[in-house]
Amino acid sequence: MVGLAEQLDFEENPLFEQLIEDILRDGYSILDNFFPQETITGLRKDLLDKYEEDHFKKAAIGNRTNEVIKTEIRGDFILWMDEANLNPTQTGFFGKINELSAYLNKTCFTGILRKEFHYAVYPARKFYRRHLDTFQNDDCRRLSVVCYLNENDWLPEHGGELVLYLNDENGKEYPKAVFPMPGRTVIFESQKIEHEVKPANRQRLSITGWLKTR
Ligand SMILES: O=C(O)CCC(=O)C(=O)O
Ligand SMILES: [Fe+2]
Repeated sequence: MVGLAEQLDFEENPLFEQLIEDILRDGYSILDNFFPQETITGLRKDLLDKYEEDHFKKAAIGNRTNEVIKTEIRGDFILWMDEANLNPTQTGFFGKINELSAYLNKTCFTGILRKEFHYAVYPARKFYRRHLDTFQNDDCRRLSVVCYLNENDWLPEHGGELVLYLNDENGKEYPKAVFPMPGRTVIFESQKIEHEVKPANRQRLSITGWLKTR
């Protein structure tokens, strides 16, 4: 008798299975070793080089075709990644993201066809007020992915936590703080989980993106 898993043409990936189980149960997953250490170090260096060279711009509210800058809502600087033009570290990052998307499509019929990612730098004391990652003219975002690229001496007392607003079994809202520890990856349902970024007392680095339908 051949099991169902063997009939499907894929190998079970324990890390992806963990992520799927978390998201189905809680709407989010926190993974501390999703990407290899050298990917994190390489991305951090690439981000800092580009930030130094002045390639970043002030992040806006809305999507790329409908932008307004409101620093009282968000104060970060971003640089969109160009998937047609990747260095080896970025290729490693997107390789894993593509592998995850294919796995989700195969096992959960998520229909992920597109993605968009940007680097983000929050200077000390900047924040992003509570929001949902969807826009009036773009409801295609399914999963939000945030991977922290902070320096290795980052401590929880430096702040900069991501706060996810969740509901308990009685429907009562409670905040869940996720500290931006280097290499930590948070994945959550873009259309369901409101969240905010609290100010840190030092520069906060990340790569953030969305897995999208259509
Ligand atoms: O950096 C984070 O922790 C979350 C960023 C975020 O919410 C966003 O860019 O939409
Ligand atoms: Fe967000």
